[in-house]
Amino acid sequence: MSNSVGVVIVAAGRGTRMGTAESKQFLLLQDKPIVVHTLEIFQQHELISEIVLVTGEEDIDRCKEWIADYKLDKVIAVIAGGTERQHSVYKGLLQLGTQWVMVHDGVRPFVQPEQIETCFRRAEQVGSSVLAVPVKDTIKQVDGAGRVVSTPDRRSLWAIQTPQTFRLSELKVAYELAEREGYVGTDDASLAERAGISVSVVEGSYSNIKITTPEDLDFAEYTRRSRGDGQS
Ligand SMILES: Nc1ccn([C@@H]2O[C@H](COP(=O)(O)OP(=O)(O)OP(=O)(O)O)[C@@H](O)[C@H]2O)c(=O)n1
Ligand SMILES: C[C@](O)(CO)[C@H](O)COP(=O)(O)O
Repeated sequence: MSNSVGVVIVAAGRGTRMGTAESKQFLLLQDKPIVVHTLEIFQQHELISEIVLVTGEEDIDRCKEWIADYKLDKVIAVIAGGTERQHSVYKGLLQLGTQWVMVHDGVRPFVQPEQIETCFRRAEQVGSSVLAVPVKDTIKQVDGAGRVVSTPDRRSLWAIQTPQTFRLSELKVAYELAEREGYVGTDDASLAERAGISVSVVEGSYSNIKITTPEDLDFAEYTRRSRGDGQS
């Protein structure tokens, strides 16, 4: 238990922005489902002791088959998710018995082992951390009529990724607070922030994309091939 690290991989989304008949987390990247690529990265990481996979109820059986086929023996549970990402994460948290938790999107198959390590080490020092990259574009806040409201200073803007690392007990409290207050956030850190937890960013890489829209698949194929690890 001491400093043990569990991972919740969320893969229960519908992938509406991708628009494919098959959910994007199960699309093949070099003959292997995207979510399996993601699981393998954590399976092979020495810091990680337990993995929970959260997926669609109807996808549990095939996920269990892949877990057996690809020998992903750190996966302790495959469970059904909820309506929003947040609900899926919370269900996953309830399965873990570790001191720390990293929450990661099943559709981010390019996170690097060193980034997982750095993210965890920072959390160990300061309590919680998220991978992120400085934004490259100028960001504008725009109102419902399409008018620019403001241009925030780019130097303070980061695009937030996963994994996001927390003490498991603290993240559960943050999730329970959000549930009581009816707050739905798009990442785990936003719930932690509301619960008064200070979150640090750790600079990751622009290649740790979340596969979201069709053009991301081209980038994913290219990245997978150029890393020369297509055979694994
Ligand atoms: N109810 C949900 C919604 C999302 N996710 C997961 O959260 C991650 C990030 O979400 P996103 O990219 O938004 O995935 P989808 O919700 O599937 O996509 P979309 O919003 O386009 O429908 C994905 O791995 C997705 O499977 C989940 O486990 N449960
Ligand atoms: C958690 C996340 O991947 C951080 O960038 C992102 O917020 C998920 O958002 P989505 O709306 O579910 O894509």
